[in-house]
This record gives sequence, structure tokens and C-alpha cells, in this order.
Amino acid sequence: MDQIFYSPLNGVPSESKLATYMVTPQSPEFIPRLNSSPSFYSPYSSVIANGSCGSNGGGGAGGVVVPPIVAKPTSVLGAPACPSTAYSAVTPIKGRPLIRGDSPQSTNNDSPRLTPQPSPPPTTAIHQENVGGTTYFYPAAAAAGVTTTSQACSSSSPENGGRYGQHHTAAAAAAQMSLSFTHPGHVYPGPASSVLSLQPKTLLSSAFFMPSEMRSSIQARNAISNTLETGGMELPLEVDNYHGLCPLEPMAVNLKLPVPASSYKATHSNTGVKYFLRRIHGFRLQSTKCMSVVEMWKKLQHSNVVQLREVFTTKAFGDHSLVLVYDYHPGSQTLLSKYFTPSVETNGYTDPFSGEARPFSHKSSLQRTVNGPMLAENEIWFIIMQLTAGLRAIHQSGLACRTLDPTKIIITGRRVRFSCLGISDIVSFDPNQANQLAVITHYQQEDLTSLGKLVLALACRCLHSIHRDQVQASIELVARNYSSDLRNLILYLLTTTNRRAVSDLMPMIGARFYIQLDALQTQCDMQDDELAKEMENGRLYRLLVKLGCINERPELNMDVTWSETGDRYMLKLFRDYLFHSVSEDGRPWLDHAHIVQCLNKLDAGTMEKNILKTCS
Ligand SMILES: Nc1ncnc2c1ncn2[C@@H]1O[C@H](COP(=O)(O)OP(=O)(O)OP(=O)(O)O)[C@@H](O)[C@H]1O
Repeated sequence: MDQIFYSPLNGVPSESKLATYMVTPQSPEFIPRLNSSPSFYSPYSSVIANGSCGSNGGGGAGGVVVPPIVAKPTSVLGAPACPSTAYSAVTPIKGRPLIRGDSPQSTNNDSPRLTPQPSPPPTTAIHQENVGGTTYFYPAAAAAGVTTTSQACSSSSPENGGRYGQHHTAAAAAAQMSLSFTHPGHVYPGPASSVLSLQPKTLLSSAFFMPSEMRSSIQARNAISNTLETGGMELPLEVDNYHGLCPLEPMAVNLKLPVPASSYKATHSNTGVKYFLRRIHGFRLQSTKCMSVVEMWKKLQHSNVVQLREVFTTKAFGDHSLVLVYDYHPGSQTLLSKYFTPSVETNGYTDPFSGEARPFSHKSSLQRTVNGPMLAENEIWFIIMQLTAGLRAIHQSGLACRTLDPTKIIITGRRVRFSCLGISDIVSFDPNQANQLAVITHYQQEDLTSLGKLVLALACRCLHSIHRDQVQASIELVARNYSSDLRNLILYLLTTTNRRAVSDLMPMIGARFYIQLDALQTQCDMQDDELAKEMENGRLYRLLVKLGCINERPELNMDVTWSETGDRYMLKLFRDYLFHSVSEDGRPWLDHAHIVQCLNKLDAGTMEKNILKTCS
């Protein structure tokens, strides 16, 4: 529970138990107030009417309106003339299904449920009433409202021939035109029209929850992040400040790094945050001078770079190991596994006209790849843009990537990141090197050549395409299938006679940049909308937690401060109104919109009244 304390502002008497659970419209948080004076910004006035004896002409059910805030508990618990203890919030089920753009209210035109009404100005005048030993507090304005509503109630009583519940409630709603949500901003207003057109066909569930693809992808990432599979490897329980090591690759040998290495996911022992550890096997740090380079890498923050967090040496693995700690991005794939791994035959059928099986194929050997179809040009440019963005940040920091290889670039969803940066700088650090800058410039040029090879391999969807004797054929393939801009970019990067710079690639990307920017911003809009939805869901969840903690505590021996008696009994009635409503013929009446709407009203502290009928 959130421990938020407010200074007293209005005049609700401190004896009120309700004050303990008051939710302020300004900040609808649970306010535990033990041994402190009450502190409310404005009167809490969520109204729950209790069931009471009575009958109507229609179905033998009856109801009364009780004062706002609290009701007389004995009218339910000890109603002598009403043997039935069952009560129900009668709500018609005549509504049509909720469709996009509908508010839950609009589905039931003849529903007795109350519509949000304009709220009265905050008042500090409190009306106090003692009924049967229980003291009730409500704002003076509400007290007047009660009178009005009670009068409306009697005028539509069964004796007057009205259908008591519905007519009465409608009258109550009419009598409270001046009441409303104090904070209409606390309700998800539905998607913006700009987002609506981007979403797949509306499902009712999407009105409340995120799309199932988004949920399953987040769930998959979380599952990967939480896994503790060690793959049968004997690993130390703790390595420096990290525990829960899980290997991320079966073999402890890394082919693309200058030294044997292995990678793990691990949890930081103090913070519980997960990190990616790259262990360099059997490595002794010769000189601490290389720590200056480590510091430079640690400072480099970019959305296309996996950030280096720290470097330490350890003997926990039984040897002298160097461990580099990076940010962990669950669900990542290397570019190699995503784009250069042979696709699996799904049905056992092999196309006899593909690959080497067709010797006189018009296809070149480059095209006879089983890595999947050639990529759409936009996808290649999307990768180029992210790689050049990351590379630009690296080079501008006076560093070089040095491991620009498909196994050392990871892709998470649509995000591409350089991974394992700084390893080459540490393991091949030469303290005697006089001109470090000249060396870096050389490595930066090598980065650009490697980038050219990678783009060529991506365009041909084949790693063989960058072999010396294949390069010419590969570039012809690119010229045939893609724009001249892509071909020119590759040629520029592979022409090692000129001094190249990553910033020169920007004009070649040109207006494609705007396409990608548009795609990203559209994605941001959609995610923003989902966030708004989930924010409201989180608020409702907290509210339910609070209700759940208070409701149904018979073990507290009918203590008046608990829910079986006294003020908190109203919360139990409200819970039943939320979840246990039945239709007029006694069938369970389940409506998500009703629950959401009622919780929102509770949270906002509306002055509305609901009728609960006792079943005869
Ligand atoms: N920062 C990271 N967060 C999460 N997973 C990562 C991260 N960096 C790499 N990985 C994943 O860890 C696994 C191992 O990475 P590694 O760089 O060793 O790739 P590799 O293909 O095994 O390379 P090599 O052939 O050189 O061993 C890969 O599946 C990669 O997707």
C-alpha cells in the first residue's frame, strides 16, 4: 500500500472509520491513517446503498436509497422483517455489445446505471447523523441530495405503481445532475482516432487490454528473462556481485573474438537487475592503462549500442577470467541467426528446382541460398540506418567497433544493437602504442569496410557473397534487385582507397530516413495508447487490492473496524454489487464495463447512489 500522508484540509471528524479509507480525488491512493487526524482534500462520497426490506409489485424485490458515504449496517444485517439475506443489484441486460467508440454507458440506453454527472464544488461542511449507534458523515450538499433522492424514491414507490428499482434510480440520477467524476482524467478515454485506424479489427478485449501479439511478445521476453536454465553446466553460484548465471550459448568458445569467450545472463545481487556477462577465458589483465578505454565505452550511451556497465577480473570460474558486464536484452537474436541461418523445411518437402539440385538453373550460386527469400529493400535500409546511427556514435566518441560481424550485432524486435563492444580494445591493448589516435582511425576505416560487407551479405542474404571471388557477382545481384542507392552505398563502403566517414552515408540514406521515422513515431503512438490503457488498469488493480484486503475478515470477530460490521460493511456490499450482480430473472450478470465503471466512480468519489434490492 502506498504510504502517502496528507495534511488535514477539511472537516471530516476523526472518529469516522471511513476517513481511514478515504480516497482523495487529487491522488486516489490508499491513505492509512493510524493515530493521525483525518486529512481529506474533499469529501469522499462514493455511495453504496444497502439492501433493505420491501417489495414491489413486479418481482417482490424492494430497495431503499440510503445516505451517501455510509449506510446503516443494521438495516441489512439485522433486518427483522426481511428473512432473505440475499440481495442483488438489479441491472438490465438489454444492452448491445460494446463497440469501438462506445462508452460502457451507451450500451444500455434504458439502464438504471447512473451516468457521470457534473460534480458539486468541494465543500467542507459536514453533516453528521447517528443512527443506531453508528455515526455517519457526509457533506451538507450530499445531505440535501439525500433528501431529494429520498423524496424521489417515495414518489416512485411500488405503491405509486412504478418499477421501483429502475424508475427510482433514474429519478436519483436526474436528481444528481450536479454530480460527477471529480477527476474525469482518471478514466481511459479510448484510443485516439489516429491510433484507431492503425489497429487491427476491434475486439472487445482491446477496449481494456493490450493486443495479444504485444502481450505474447512481452510475456516471451519476460519468460526468457526469468529462466534459470543452466543447460547442465557447472557454474559458480556467485561471480563478483552477480548470481544466477545462465549460459546463453552451448559452447564456451567464441569464434569471432580474438580470445575464447562465453556469455551468460546473470542477476546483480544488490539490485536484482539482469545483465549480460561476457567472460573472457584464461585472461590476465597486463596493464590497467586499458581502463581508460573501458571508461570511454561505459560513457557511450546510444539506442543502437549495448551499453558496457563494468569490467572485472575473477577466479570464480576456476581460472583467471575477465568479465565484461553489459545490458541484457532478453529475446535477442544475432543478425547471423536471424538472416543467415538456413530455413527449416516445414513439411519435409524439398524443392527439386532450388539449390544445387538444378545444375542449369538461371540462378547464380549466390541466389541458391536456403537462408530465406531476399529481404525487402526497406528492411535493409532500416538495418543500415540503425547500424550507421550506432557506428556514428561510436566513432564520434573516439572509439571503434572492431567486431562489426553478424554474430556480434543483436536484434531485439525491430531494434538493432552493437553488442560486445570494447573487448578487442581490452584484450589487444598495447600500453606501448604511442599514437592511440592513429590506431583508432585505422580501426574506424576497418569498421566501414566491415559494414559494407555486412550490407552486401544482407542484400544477397548469403555470407558467401563477400568472398573475394564473389564480390563482383554479388554487387551485380544487388544492382539487379535493389536501388542504385543501395549499390552505391556498398561500393562506397568497400572502396578502401578513399578515406571514408560514417557521416557521409547520410545523403545516401536520403528521404528513406523519413519513412523509418514515420514508422517509429507510429509505433510510439500505439505504445503510448497501450500505456494509457495499462496505467488505468494498474490503478483499478490497486483499488481491487485495497478492497480485497478489507473485505471478508470474519476472523476478526466482528470487530467494528473490520468489514463484517460498521462502515466497512459498505465495501462488502459494493464488492457484491461489482461482481455478484444478477439479472431480473436471477441469472449472474457479468459485464466488464460495469465493473470498470463502478471502480472508476469509487476511485473518483462520485456522489451517485445505487439501489440494491433484496431478493424475496
Ligand atoms: N546484450 C545481450 N543481451 C541479451 N542477449 C545477448 C546480448 N548479446 C548477445 N546476446 C545473445 O547471446 C548469445 C551469444 O552471443 P554471442 O555473441 O556469443 O553469439 P554467437 O553467435 O554465439 O557468436 P560466436 O559464434 O562468436 O560464439 C546470442 O544468442 C545473442 O543473441
